[in-house]
Amino acid sequence: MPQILVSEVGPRDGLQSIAAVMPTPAKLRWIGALAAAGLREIEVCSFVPPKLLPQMADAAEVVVGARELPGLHVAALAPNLRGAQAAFEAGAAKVTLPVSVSEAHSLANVRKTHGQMRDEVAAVVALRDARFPGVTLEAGLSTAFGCTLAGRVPEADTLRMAVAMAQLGVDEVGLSDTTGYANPAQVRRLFRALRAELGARAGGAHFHNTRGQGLANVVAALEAGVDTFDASQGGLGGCPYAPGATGNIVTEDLVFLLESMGLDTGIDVDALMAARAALRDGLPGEPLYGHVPDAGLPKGFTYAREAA
Ligand SMILES: CC(=O)SCCNC(=O)CCNC(=O)[C@H](O)C(C)(C)COP(=O)(O)OP(=O)(O)OC[C@H]1O[C@@H](n2cnc3c(N)ncnc32)[C@H](O)[C@@H]1OP(=O)(O)O
Ligand SMILES: CC(=O)CC(=O)O
Repeated sequence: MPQILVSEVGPRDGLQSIAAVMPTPAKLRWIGALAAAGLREIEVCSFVPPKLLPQMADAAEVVVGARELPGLHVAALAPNLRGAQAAFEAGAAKVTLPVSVSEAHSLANVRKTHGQMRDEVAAVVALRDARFPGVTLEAGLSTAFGCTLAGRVPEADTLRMAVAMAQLGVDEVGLSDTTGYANPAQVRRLFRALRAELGARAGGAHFHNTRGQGLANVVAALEAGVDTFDASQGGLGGCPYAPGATGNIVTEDLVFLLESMGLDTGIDVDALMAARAALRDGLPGEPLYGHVPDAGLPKGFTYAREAA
């Protein structure tokens, strides 16, 4: 039975996009409930200056707490060498480096040109290789499908950046639709090209649902062979440095889509609702999105693992 990895990014992408600060114990309760629902990988935080994103000031504590959850692959985002070192030292199993294909977004997001960001990635790879060899490094290519600052992003630019990152020694290169510009035809084409160029180093898909194309883009990525998808509980999310960025595809809806298509996620939707309650308790008043949470599972729904 085909298996798909749903990688939950709500505690990072979701919380970075809102002003309220979720207290550390509430974050850990939510992350625990997500893991109990079957999420095997969770991006629990980012290692960024607390002055910029106060929501992430407790990043190290959150990684340490999440590592207590048996079997969970604890992931974190780091925008630079300093952040990556802190993530490695806290014990993250995977670190994602946000590398923008659009240089305008790179300057807005990490305050670096492409050349400076390449140097930063090289330094992170060198540190990982020297002192933290077990950690997986992903370059997540932001604005891979288009950018609200630069407009159209040529597909050749995305592929060139992907190859450059693989050559620098990251383990995976994923493609992110930061501001909801992607369409299914483009997604199918770009992921096929990425997989042809990078083979096993071609990573997963990270879609925002800004223009309602998120789940259609998932189906197109599946057709291109992608088996790892980021998603955010309640559809929270959005880059604070990309104008017009809004939430990620909703974890609850993604799991329903995949399971209905006979693809095993290992995730239980009822248990996801308990995690949603933990999120709501930690962030009272924050609107949460999702069709499946509103409508419920259809009568007679079966998980791929039960149908097999
Ligand atoms: C598409 C997405 O959703 S990506 C995720 C969302 N975006 C982000 O999280 C933004 C990430 N960007 C950033 O954090 C910043 O732009 C940086 C850190 C990468 C670069 O900013 P710069 O101002 O150029 O950093 P610089 O190296 O000059 O350091 C500025 C200050 O931050 C501190 N700092 C730098 N990096 C870090 C870090 N990773 N963690 C904590 N503090 C840090 C420095 O020590 C310095 O502190 P000081 O003012 O007290 O001396
Ligand atoms: C790091 C991310 O959150 C990816 C993106 O949306 O560009």
